[in-house]
Amino acid sequence: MQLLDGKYVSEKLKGEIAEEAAKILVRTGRKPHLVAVLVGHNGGSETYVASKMKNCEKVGFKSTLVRYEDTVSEEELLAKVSELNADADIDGIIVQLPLPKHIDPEKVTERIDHRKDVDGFHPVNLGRMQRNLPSFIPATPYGITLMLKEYGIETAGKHCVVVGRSNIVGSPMSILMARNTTPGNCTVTICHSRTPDIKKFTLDADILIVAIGKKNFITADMVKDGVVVVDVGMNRETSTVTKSGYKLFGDVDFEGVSQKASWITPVPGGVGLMTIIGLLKNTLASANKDVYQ
Ligand SMILES: Nc1nc(=O)c2c([nH]1)NC[C@@H]1CN(c3ccc(C(=O)N[C@@H](CCC(=O)O)C(=O)O)cc3)C=[N+]21
Repeated sequence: MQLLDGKYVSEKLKGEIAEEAAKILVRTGRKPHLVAVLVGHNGGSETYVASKMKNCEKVGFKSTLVRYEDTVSEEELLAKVSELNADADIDGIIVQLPLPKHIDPEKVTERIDHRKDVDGFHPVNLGRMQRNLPSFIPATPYGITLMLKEYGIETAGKHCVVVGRSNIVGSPMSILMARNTTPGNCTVTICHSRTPDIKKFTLDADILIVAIGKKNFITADMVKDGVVVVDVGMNRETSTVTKSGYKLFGDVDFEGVSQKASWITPVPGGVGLMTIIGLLKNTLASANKDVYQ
């Protein structure tokens, strides 16, 4: 088994991103600028946003955090997004999900100008991605493709099984793996909560991408020898041992599955770190006007 090492790849790509950001600063006199909007207090979201902000600073981007209490109205939040859309000094906008129940995430996602939608969640970006046109690619799937590319993982002609059909991971990931791109050109199967016998499909996977949100969902008996495993799971359990007060688990039983896999991502230290890279690359592309205009 060889590790798909998110720490190694993300540090390397951050170096490249920092060089590009420095060029933009010389050419335009300004840094790429990401604005993150965070609503409410949710331990997970707060740490992830903090990590995004910290990494922006590391690569020479400007970052701004806009915070609201979870009592903020949908109207006020939408008005803020419109204001950020109109601000010429802002290249990228993300509104951290999940949002409180009284706010419709679809409305917020569609309000973000698709030219600043560095999460790649806007229908315009999803549609353009599916048609292989320039677009912002959702950060986690984008990060996974960068990781596969970095390690030279062959994908053309392979059977890729995606477990999970969420808007932010499973669904866009399946599109990317089926596209005529590198990585891509896979035969893709999507499994989800209504798939009767998931094992039947996972056993045939050459590449297995798991984003279902259940600890130890994939066990060694469900995969074949030589499989490439990408674990998108982020399952938190409180822990008294770690200094953060929690421990992170993926969706894959790493101990067992790594015995059979040719390549596998660890959690933490895998896909999560690559998600940040996807976001930084999209923000850079926006500042560079690589995707739109
Ligand atoms: N609009 C929006 N965009 C997102 O991109 C978005 C979101 N909402 N909501 C929540 C998810 C989750 N997410 C992660 C980001 C970084 C790590 C990350 O850095 N993980 C590290 C450290 C994890 C830790 O120790 O807690 C790792 O896996 O090694 C994980 C998960 C972005 N998300």
